[in-house]
Order: sequence, then structure tokens, then C-alpha cells
Amino acid sequence: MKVLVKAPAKINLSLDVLHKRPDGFHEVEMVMTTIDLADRIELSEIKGNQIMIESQNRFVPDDQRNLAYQAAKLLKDRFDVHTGVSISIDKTIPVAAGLAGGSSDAAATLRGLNKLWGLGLSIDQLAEIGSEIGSDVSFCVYGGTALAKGRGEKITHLPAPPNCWVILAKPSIGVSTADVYRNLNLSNVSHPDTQAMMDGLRNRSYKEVCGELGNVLESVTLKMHPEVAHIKDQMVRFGADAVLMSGSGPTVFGLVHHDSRLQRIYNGLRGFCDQVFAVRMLGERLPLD
Ligand SMILES: C[C@@](CO)(OP(=O)(O)O)[C@H](O)COP(=O)(O)OP(=O)(O)OC[C@H]1O[C@@H](n2ccc(N)nc2=O)[C@H](O)[C@@H]1O
Ligand SMILES: Nc1ncnc2c1ncn2[C@@H]1O[C@H](COP(=O)(O)OP(=O)(O)O)[C@@H](O)[C@H]1O
Repeated sequence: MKVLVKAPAKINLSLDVLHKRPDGFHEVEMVMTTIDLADRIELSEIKGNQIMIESQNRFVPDDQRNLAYQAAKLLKDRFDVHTGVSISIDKTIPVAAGLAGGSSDAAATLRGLNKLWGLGLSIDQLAEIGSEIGSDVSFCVYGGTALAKGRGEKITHLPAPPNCWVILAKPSIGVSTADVYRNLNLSNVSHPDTQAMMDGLRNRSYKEVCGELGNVLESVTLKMHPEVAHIKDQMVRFGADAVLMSGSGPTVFGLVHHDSRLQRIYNGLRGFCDQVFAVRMLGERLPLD
């Protein structure tokens, strides 16, 4: 038997860090939403008891370092599953980009194996298991739009953002999330207004959402990689309504309301950046089938 699952990327509309915790993680408040840029995961039963990973992307690990592998291993051990599985990852989401590609692959694997192995777990149970794999995995299990607190695993669902385009530009550098958090100096950042962003979503106000974009990690990554600032400037110059770096970066996203501007911004960015995408926000939570 085979199960196909979509693993969509996320962007952080706002990302605040409150303090560093004794366990080394940071206490965060993030407003996140899933976008229509997705990896495709195929889960197939195989003979034996192994977990096999394959992907056409050379940056994706094919062993226990892969977050999808870790998701399968966790379910297998916890629920005493004795069948083998092959996990084939058709990668579209850029790797180490601040778009939670690995976390979303893990989340999709949890959802898909729940079906393939007939485990009957609820979405909340899957999200809780996901939090053991990584801070962003719980959110990715649900998808949609949410406030994420704690180290990212405490999820409150929010209304979908107003309809608009999201333009993404990923410079050809990878960023380590751990490095960015390590270089964050909290005495020297301007914090986004998380409440105002949530109000903007509840009011369905595109203007308010644009006005409240903010990410405390942005200045850290900008210092390490000045080309990210250049992409931000160019996106604004080409006509995006609002621009921000997603997560720990280096991907920059711009919000665009008018279709007519989209092509101009896309073409302008393609002039100097290899990976550019124009997508919609998915907004609503993912169905559990
Ligand atoms: C920054 C964010 C924003 O959505 O995403 P990305 O940029 O990675 O997509 C997340 O907070 C990243 O989530 P995720 O990538 O799942 O992080 P994890 O694997 O759990 O942790 C990687 C490392 O980041 C640091 N970390 C992560 C989360 C957190 N709340 N505090 C931290 O200090 C820790 O050093 C940890 O060892
Ligand atoms: N399924 C996966 N897809 C991509 N990267 C993965 C995956 N599993 C593990 N990784 C590792 O996780 C690191 C971070 O990747 P990713 O999740 O794409 O970035 P980010 O945390 O910035 O959103 C990569 O450098 C890669 O080595």
C-alpha cells in the first residue's frame, strides 16, 4: 500500500523572542501560516523492518538525520510497528531556508503513517508527538494559521490571512537556525507587536497585517549575510507591499495584493536570485484523512 502526503512550507508573519530558557531553547511568540509551496512525500510499505529515505535533492540527508526518518522511527517504536517503510521526498521547498521544509516533511510523515499503519491517532496526538522531533513540527502537523508559543510547540489557531500573493526569494546560502539563535542579543532588538498582528488577522485587514510584519531574528541574519538586506531592498523597490525575512532566514518574502505587480516583482528578483516563487497562502488547517 502507498500513501501520498503534501508537506507545505510556512512563513512567520511575526516572530518574537521573549527570553532564553534554562534548557537552552528560547521562549517565542510567532504568528505562522502555511503557503502553497510543498514537498510531496510518498510512503510505501516495504518488506523487512527498515525505514528507507530517498530524495532527488542532494542537501537532504538519507539517514537518521532526516526529520521524516525520525518521525517514522518515533511512531514505529512507540506503537510497536513491525513493518518496513520507504519514504520518498520530492523536494520543492528550499533546504535550510527558514521555511520549515524538514519540519513539514516530518509532520507529513506523521500524518501519512497514521493512515498507512492505521494507528487512529488524533491530530492533537500527532502534534504532541511532533514536538519531540523539532520546535516547528507541531505547527506543521496542523498547518493553517496559528500563534506558536513555548519553544514553538504551543499552538493557538488563528483566522486565515487576507487573500494575497506571497513572493519568496531564497539567496544561495543556507542558514543554521541554532547559529542565529546563538547570535541573538535580546538587549538590542525591536520586538514585533504580536497582539496587533493577531488583531489584523481577526479584522481581516491586509493593511494591518502588512504593517505588523516583524521578526527579531532578522537583524541577526542580516548582519551575517548582507545579501539578505539587498533582496529586501529590491523587493520593496519592485513594488511589494511589505517585506520580511522568514524564520531564521535567509528566505525573504513579500506580500503583494495586486496581480498586476506580481510579474514585475518576480522578473526583477529572477535577475539576480535563482530561487524565486510566487504562491498563495493556504490559510486554513490541513485536513486529516
Ligand atoms: C526559527 C524558526 C521559526 O519558525 O524556524 P526556522 O527558521 O528554523 O524555519 C523556529 O523557531 C526553529 O524551529 P526548528 O527548526 O524546528 O528548531 P529546532 O530543530 O527545534 O531547534 C534548532 C535549534 O534552534 C534553537 N532554538 C530553536 C527553537 C527555539 N524556540 N529556541 C531555540 O533556541 C536551538 O539552539 C535548537 O538547537
Ligand atoms: N526532510 C528534510 N528536508 C530538508 N532538510 C532536512 C530534512 N531532514 C533533515 N534536514 C536537515 O535539516 C536542516 C534544516 O533544514 P530545513 O528544515 O529545510 O530548514 P529550516 O529549519 O531553516 O526551515 C538541513 O540542513 C538538513 O540537513
